[in-house]
Amino acid sequence: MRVRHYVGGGFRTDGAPFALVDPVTGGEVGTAPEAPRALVDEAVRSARAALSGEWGAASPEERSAALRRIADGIDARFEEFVDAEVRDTGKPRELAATVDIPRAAGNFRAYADLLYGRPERAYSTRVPGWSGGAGQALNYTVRRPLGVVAIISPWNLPLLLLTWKVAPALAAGNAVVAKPSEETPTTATLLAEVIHEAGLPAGAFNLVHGHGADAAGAFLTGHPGVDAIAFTGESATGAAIMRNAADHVTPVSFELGGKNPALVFADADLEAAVDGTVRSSFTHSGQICLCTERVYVERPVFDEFVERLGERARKLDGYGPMISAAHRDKVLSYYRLAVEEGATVVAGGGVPVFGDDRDNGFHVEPTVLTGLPEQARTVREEIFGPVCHVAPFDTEEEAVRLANDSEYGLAATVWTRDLSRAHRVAPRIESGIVWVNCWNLRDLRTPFGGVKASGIGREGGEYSLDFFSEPVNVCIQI
Ligand SMILES: NC(=O)c1ccc[n+]([C@@H]2O[C@H](COP(=O)([O-])OP(=O)(O)OC[C@H]3O[C@@H](n4cnc5c(N)ncnc54)[C@H](O)[C@@H]3O)[C@@H](O)[C@H]2O)c1
Ligand SMILES: O=C/C=C/C=C(\O)C(=O)O
Repeated sequence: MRVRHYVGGGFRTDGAPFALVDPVTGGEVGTAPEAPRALVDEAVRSARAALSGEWGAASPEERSAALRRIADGIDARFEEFVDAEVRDTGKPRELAATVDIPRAAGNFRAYADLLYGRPERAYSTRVPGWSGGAGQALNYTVRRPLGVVAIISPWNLPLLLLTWKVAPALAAGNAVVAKPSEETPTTATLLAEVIHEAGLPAGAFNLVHGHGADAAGAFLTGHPGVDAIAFTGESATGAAIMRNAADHVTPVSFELGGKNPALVFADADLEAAVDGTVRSSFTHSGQICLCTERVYVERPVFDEFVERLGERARKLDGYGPMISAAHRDKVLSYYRLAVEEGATVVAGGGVPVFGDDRDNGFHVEPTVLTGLPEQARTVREEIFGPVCHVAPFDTEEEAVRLANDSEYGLAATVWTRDLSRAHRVAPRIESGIVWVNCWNLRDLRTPFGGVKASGIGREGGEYSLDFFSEPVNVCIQI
């Protein structure tokens, strides 16, 4: 599988190759080309040209049909996409086959459908005091695409998160220049092949590979020809992108980092809360932005919850590695820091020994910690690995205060059988998403995104279509 750029309808390999590493074994599995500035500039110009050509003239029906062809193309090459995603990320095959790749096709179908259900508003206007009925008018709103949209995506759910932005951007009639993570470029290349085969006009979708700072990512987000930026990644990266785009006042949509809390009340179904927290803390080895890293448990059930969660963490197997040696080292540095800060390690805290080639990979043990103060760095900073810290609380007020005591606010889970409590507590949690007695149960029409350092704006349904288009109000005097 050759990783290639896709610019102006053609596949390219401009730029120096950089190595791709299999996170499971640590072995080199290929290379990808590092897009030079000139290629990023060519991609932006190709996108601009597409807007004044066939793609800019396409009707919503034609755009919707194109999105459906892309979804069908992903389905047709399903196994190839799964193989590529597993090779790039090291995630369990079952996860790529049931989440990442089906959701990618689903993202395109969701926005193909949403294009039709999109009402536009009109107002019959009568402004008093205008002579001879001159104050009578019809006001209606239409939406125009933003233009050339830069999309920058992360390595944890590479195809899911890339297509979660590409689908609505194309649905709204924009032309796209996408830059996937340098860690996981392969499924993005396959997507470009599918889009090419689906017959989208040249320049409607462009793909450039490479690194972020001082490289393809920065060339793109600082480009004067870019009309909007949709980014998913670390909060610090979001700040760097904002600085880089500030001179052009480029609108941004940011899905950033998190330090997500779980609240477990004493009346909860404890087994369900343990099961749910095993999923929410250890799925994809904690490398999902929605993962739980802080767990607060009402004191009467605290000891039992900690014992059960620790036992489940110790028994976990078949989990994948961290995406890279650098990320593995970052997570292990937090395991050491936790002990230095006084944590009790209930489970994990180190590196597993498999006795096979995985020992050359980037695995870390699923880890459960307790005993730290709320001000500990381990409790405040995003780790983005298979680790959570569990602490007790005594009252509902205290639980909400603990959950909200973070610079982040992306997602939270609440475990309780008391529905009145669920409806009281959930809206008070400072995050964009609150799951009650479940985790990561997704309806693509709902608003998705974070508050505070976790993001700017929302994705999903109308929210994405609103970001990727400009409303124009037309007032016709009658
Ligand atoms: N909120 C969400 O929906 C969500 C989803 C997934 C991941 N994340 C967050 O993403 C992070 C993990 O992903 P990551 O390590 O790929 O994030 P990252 O910020 O390191 O990189 C994300 C993307 O940005 C690019 N990039 C990096 N520096 C850049 C710069 N200066 N200018 C332009 N582009 C730049 C990278 O090449 C990559 O494509 C975690 O913090 C996680 O919480 C958030
Ligand atoms: O790692 C973050 C996961 C984000 C998931 C979504 O954006 C989604 O489910 O739409």
